[in-house]
Amino acid sequence: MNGSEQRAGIRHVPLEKLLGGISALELRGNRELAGEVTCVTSDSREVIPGALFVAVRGYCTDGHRFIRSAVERGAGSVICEEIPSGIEDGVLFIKVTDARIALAEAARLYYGNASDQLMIIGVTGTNGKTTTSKLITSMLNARGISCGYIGTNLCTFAEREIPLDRTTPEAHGLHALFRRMVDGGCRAVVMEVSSHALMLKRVHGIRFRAAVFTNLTPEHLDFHETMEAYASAKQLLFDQLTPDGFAVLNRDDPAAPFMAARVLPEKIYCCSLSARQDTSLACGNSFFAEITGASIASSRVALHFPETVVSIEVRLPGSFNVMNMLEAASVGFGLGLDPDEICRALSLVSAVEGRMERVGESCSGGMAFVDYAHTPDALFKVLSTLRDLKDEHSRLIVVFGCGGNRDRSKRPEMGRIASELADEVIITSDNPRDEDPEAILDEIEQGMNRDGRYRRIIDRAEAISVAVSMIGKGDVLLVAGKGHEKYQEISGRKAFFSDREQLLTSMQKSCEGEPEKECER
Ligand SMILES: CC(=O)N[C@H]1[C@@H](OP(=O)(O)OP(=O)(O)OC[C@H]2O[C@@H](n3ccc(=O)[nH]c3=O)[C@H](O)[C@@H]2O)O[C@H](CO)[C@@H](O)[C@@H]1O[C@H](C)C(=O)N[C@@H](C)C(=O)N[C@H](CCC(=O)O)C(=O)O
Ligand SMILES: Nc1ncnc2c1ncn2[C@@H]1O[C@H](COP(=O)(O)OP(=O)(O)OP(=O)(O)O)[C@@H](O)[C@H]1O
Ligand SMILES: N[C@H](CCC[C@H](N)C(=O)O)C(=O)O
Ligand SMILES: [Mg+2]
Repeated sequence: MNGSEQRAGIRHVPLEKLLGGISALELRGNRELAGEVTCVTSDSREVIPGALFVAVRGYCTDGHRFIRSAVERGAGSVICEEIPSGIEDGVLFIKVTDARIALAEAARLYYGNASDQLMIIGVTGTNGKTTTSKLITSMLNARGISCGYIGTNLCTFAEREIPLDRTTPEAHGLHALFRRMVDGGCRAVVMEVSSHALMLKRVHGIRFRAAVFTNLTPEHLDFHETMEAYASAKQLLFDQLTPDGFAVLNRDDPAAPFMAARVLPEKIYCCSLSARQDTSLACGNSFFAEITGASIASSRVALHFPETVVSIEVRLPGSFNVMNMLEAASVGFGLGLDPDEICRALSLVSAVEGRMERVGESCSGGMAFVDYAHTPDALFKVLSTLRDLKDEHSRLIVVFGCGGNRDRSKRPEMGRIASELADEVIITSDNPRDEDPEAILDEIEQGMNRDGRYRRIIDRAEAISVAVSMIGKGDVLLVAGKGHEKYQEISGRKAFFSDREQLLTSMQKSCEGEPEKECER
């Protein structure tokens, strides 16, 4: 949430009230003058008169450098780890050991402990957070529990949609959203909790009624450096359960026992796609999904709850989506919902934007999907699913790239996976951000089979258009990596771009412009 959104409903909270919850080492300045707080933020650009500015030492810069500017903009109080010299009277400085923790504590109090009035469900894992979170949100809303959602670039509640910059916002943005949700009548919220958020204490102090672990595979190693550190970040979520809280784990993932290490066995709900009972993990409750049929549109599944089995059609393709659904069902069970009701609600969900989303009709009789696979594991899962479920004699075509300013180790891996699983590969730009797009493609190419069939087309729109022209009868085209995104970021500038729209335009052109026979193979 940005400054102007915060201003839309300015709250005035006595500073004294916030001071009660912050572990201060030292206070310097005039406590009376600081008066009422009008906003809590760690970004000097969001400061309004009366704000409490929290100076955070970051990875790119140090928030202490912006204290003067925050004060010039009217900040009445400043939380910092080091009190600067030479800044005028009238400001109260609050020295703390950890400014990120203080930010979370101050924000929680400023927004009137809204987080305590919500049942909060957190979902972490490398892939599947958005899908699983949206399934849980839909299930709870369908059961009459007004439930908000906070996740990849979007917050929704009570018919409202608020765009977000991050998957998990900074603490002050998060608590502001909780307040709005409570005021809007929400009783629950499902939120994606990224490993960055856990490391950077964005969710410090929040208590989760349920915490879900989807899976762990290489990602964000530019930030965490090792898989051990990445896993440890995710594990932190499971220390933040409410006394009646429970953990839902993908038992088929080798990291599940690590996530469960500090959770009491009776609070562990294990989900598996296999009937085999693995004894390496003590589970309070076990859930098993038996896939009885699968097509490119859906899977037929028998969901085994602790005492009942319910048959359900999962209208999202791929066994990984069956696991997402099973985890959502386990959350519902833990919250006391009836298995039949859970399955009825979940079977109504037929699409999650940008996730295995089928787009338009190809005039040649093939089909196209947009998917947000931007990690090696996601690309592997999606391509394997489409490969297994497509017509045996047809081809699988993939268009993808890798984001700039992100984990570079993903690039050759994704190149290898695409060239092993797809019949035709076009590598192109994702969001190059500040990197040279050609250099990103060079790194993807390093993992690819050079004898295989692939093209390199730097312009994503052109890559999609060429891919569409390659679709023949029964062929399947996957455009991967950007899913729901409505922009492409090149050289630090974001311009409108939608894989879905680009596909529709290319398909329409290819159908209109080409003589019938050229659409046939
Ligand atoms: C690694 C990471 O997540 N960094 C985020 C983090 O940076 P940081 O704490 O190191 O802060 P910094 O940029 O060094 O700045 C230090 C402090 O100075 C402040 N500042 C800075 C400039 C200024 O003019 N005034 C000012 O007060 C900043 O607000 C900050 O408090 O806090 C910044 C302020 O909120 C974010 O912009 C920044 O996100 C970067 C840009 C980012 O891209 N993050 C991504 C990777 C991210 O968070 N992704 C996760 C996971 C996605 C997923 O897998 O789903 C997410 O949750 O979205
Ligand atoms: N359970 C899963 N296991 C592996 N891959 C998955 C799973 N669920 C979804 N995917 C793949 O990962 C992609 C991203 O899915 P989703 O957006 O649900 O994950 P996410 O964890 O929210 O991602 P992000 O970290 O970007 O927020 C999907 O488009 C699909 O390709
Ligand atoms: N949550 C991921 C999203 C990546 C999406 C992909 N399109 C890219 O830009 O790399 C990240 O911020 O790393
Ligand atoms: Mg997400």
